[in-house]
Amino acid sequence: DKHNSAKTGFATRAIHHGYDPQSHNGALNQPVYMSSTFAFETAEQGGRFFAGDEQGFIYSRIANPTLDLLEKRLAVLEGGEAAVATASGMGAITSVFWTFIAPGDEIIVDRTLYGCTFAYFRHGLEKFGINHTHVDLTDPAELEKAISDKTKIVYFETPANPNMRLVDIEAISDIAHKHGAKVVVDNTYCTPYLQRPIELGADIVVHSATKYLGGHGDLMAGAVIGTLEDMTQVRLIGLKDMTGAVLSAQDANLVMRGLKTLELRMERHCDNAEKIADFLEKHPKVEKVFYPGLESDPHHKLAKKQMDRFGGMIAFELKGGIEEGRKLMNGLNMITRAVSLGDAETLIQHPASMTHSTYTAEERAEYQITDGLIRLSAGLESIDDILADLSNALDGDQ
Ligand SMILES: CSC/C=C(/NCc1c(COP(=O)(O)O)cnc(C)c1O)C(=O)O
Repeated sequence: DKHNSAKTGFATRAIHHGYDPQSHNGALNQPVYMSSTFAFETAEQGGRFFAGDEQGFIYSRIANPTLDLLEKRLAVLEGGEAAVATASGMGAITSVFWTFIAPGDEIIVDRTLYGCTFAYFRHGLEKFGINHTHVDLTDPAELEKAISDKTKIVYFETPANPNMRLVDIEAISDIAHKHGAKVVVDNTYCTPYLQRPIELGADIVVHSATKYLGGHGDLMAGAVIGTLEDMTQVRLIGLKDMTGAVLSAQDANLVMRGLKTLELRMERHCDNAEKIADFLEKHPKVEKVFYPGLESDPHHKLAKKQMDRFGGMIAFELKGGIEEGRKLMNGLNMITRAVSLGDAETLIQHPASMTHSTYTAEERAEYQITDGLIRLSAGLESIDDILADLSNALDGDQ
């Protein structure tokens, strides 16, 4: 069932897991270790730490006590064995690929990806002789046709940024594992409060913690969650040597502050998004709304199966396309024209010219990112104010 071990007591673990104030002078909040390096008791101990014969902190590009606590919490919330915190979501994604991928390897990625993730595969990994194939992973039969024993990683976001397509994590994982491929899922849109890919068969989860996990638009961060074995490699190869994408102790502390209210915030993000999606679907100027919580959404059935609620992200198109879309965005007063998502503030943006402008027009057409698509991140404001702002921008005389 959906409310399994990694979900029950979610808020309690997000707040308390892995920390005892009595081990830190009674401090209720964990200390922030603003220290780049750590002193060894003896030269021999330093050697043992480096050799891995004894566990201990060496240098913050490898591990740090504040990040260690954040990583323990992220792992327990996602139902993984271990986690690695990074400086950004792209730091998390690239640390994974640079760890597990070599020239000649093949990877299969979904047709809709966040713009910079798309650019990393298309214009980054291609330069190093790593072939990636875009497959419509919303249809598991397509993966069955495309996968081979040379496929090392199958990668996707669900719901996909920005067009809200859903991928069946369990079905895709079953097929990928038959061919020995690792399944890597970007769980940024849902967070573990709404969806836990590892419990559905995925091997690795990545996050832009810049978004819902931090939740207040005041930091950049990323995270990788998986088995201890895989995460040790991501830490010692991908993070330490290949990317250096190290998260600061201060920002790790802010992510942990975000985690304390993650349950509360996701409930409100979902409450607001459901009402906004319903409002938009009923509005005469709206052509189409993409939100897995709508019965009319093609992915509604799968959403009910693998998501606990339907999230805070909405995509929609107006009749009259992007011209009307621009008028709507420019007619808003409180809702903010900005990229990123998962903030307390409701944000609105135009993927084709902003977050997904890394795609050419042909690629956007092929990968189902229409020019008229508008993306909205439902914030935590009073829903009446959000709906009034949208209604005025849609109907008011600008
Ligand atoms: C310049 S566009 C602003 C960023 C946006 N997205 C980020 C993102 C990342 C990368 O995460 P960072 O490296 O922390 O930004 C990874 N995975 C997903 C599903 C994401 O949405 C955005 O507005 O869609």
